[in-house]
Amino acid sequence: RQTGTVETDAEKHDVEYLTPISIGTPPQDLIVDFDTGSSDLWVFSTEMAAKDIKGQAVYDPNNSSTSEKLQGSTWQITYGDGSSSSGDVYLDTVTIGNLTVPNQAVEAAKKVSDEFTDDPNNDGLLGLGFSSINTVQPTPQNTFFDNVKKNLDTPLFTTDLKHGAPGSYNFGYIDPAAYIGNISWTPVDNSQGFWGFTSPGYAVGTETLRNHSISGIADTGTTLLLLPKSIVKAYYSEVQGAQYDSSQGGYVFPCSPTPPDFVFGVNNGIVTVPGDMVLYAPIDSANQNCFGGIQSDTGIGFSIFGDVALKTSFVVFDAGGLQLGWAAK
Ligand SMILES: CSC[C@H](NC(=O)[C@H](Cc1ccccc1)NC(=O)N1CCOCC1)C(=O)N[C@@H](CC1CCCCC1)[C@@H](O)C(=O)OC(C)C
Repeated sequence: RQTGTVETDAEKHDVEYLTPISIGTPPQDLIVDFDTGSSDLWVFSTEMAAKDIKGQAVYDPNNSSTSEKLQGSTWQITYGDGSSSSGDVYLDTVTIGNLTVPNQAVEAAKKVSDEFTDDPNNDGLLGLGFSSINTVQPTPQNTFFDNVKKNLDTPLFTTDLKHGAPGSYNFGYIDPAAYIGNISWTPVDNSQGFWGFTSPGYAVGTETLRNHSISGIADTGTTLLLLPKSIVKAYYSEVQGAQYDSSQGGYVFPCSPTPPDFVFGVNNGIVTVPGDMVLYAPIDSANQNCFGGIQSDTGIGFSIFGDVALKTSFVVFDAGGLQLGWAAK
């Protein structure tokens, strides 16, 4: 049985976390976004029009002696932010850290939306959601994690995303040195293919936890912490000068003083998002006003505990026990 670890790098303002993978023989190195909010492993490829590639590394199945076209299979995906991509499918060897899956479905892009073309550092996505929402037709394919988990000491992976510093994804083990205190466990609802859970409540600053169920997903592919409008309004009502700025598409507020912490419950534990993490990014060159790291989940249908929430914690995505574990670090 095996375990594995791979380092992930935060981009500016931690807008996304990018992680190296290798595909094919000889290995082709790409850097992709590990996304627990989706379940397709797709990459920029030599099958795309040259105009749609601006700096990204591409997968060339013809340059891999182990690639095998999955005849008749196609994929098409649209993400929450409206970005999209599509193409066809190869089986090939995929290696992450020291873990290798010989016949992983690698979805080669033929088309990508402008958001991907305009993101030069991101060569694709590696879905870590449940395989039930993989978009390959006619036969949905397994994620890397689903394929590798039988070889792991235990069928789980952990995230240790950091603010402006390299973090890590570990597979098959919980590193006791990576967190402090106890891990708070909560059951996962994977009926929609996501790592869904329900938080029992929240608090602003040092107040006591308010009972208010928040149903959402743990999503490494979403930058911010997206919560119900009522909670977002309650939070920003305690931030001096905060206001909803429609031109920015969210709440903005003066970058100082530091806003209050945001706390959410996980079973009988709590997770604290420090106020300085809610200061997501300045919106002006004078760094006077900042865009909030907590915004509304209106229109999505559930809340999203994205990178702003995840980077405060060490999180265990346990497929064996179908549970999420959150710990301070
Ligand atoms: C309401 S959900 C929005 C979410 N997207 C995001 O959170 C994007 C991620 C991104 C980063 C860098 C460059 C391009 C895009 N960030 C974003 O919308 N930001 C606007 C606000 O300021 C912070 C950055 C999203 O669509 N997440 C995708 C993965 C994502 C990865 C990066 C490329 C685009 C797709 C996925 O997790 C998803 O669809 O989740 C579903 C369940 C909502």
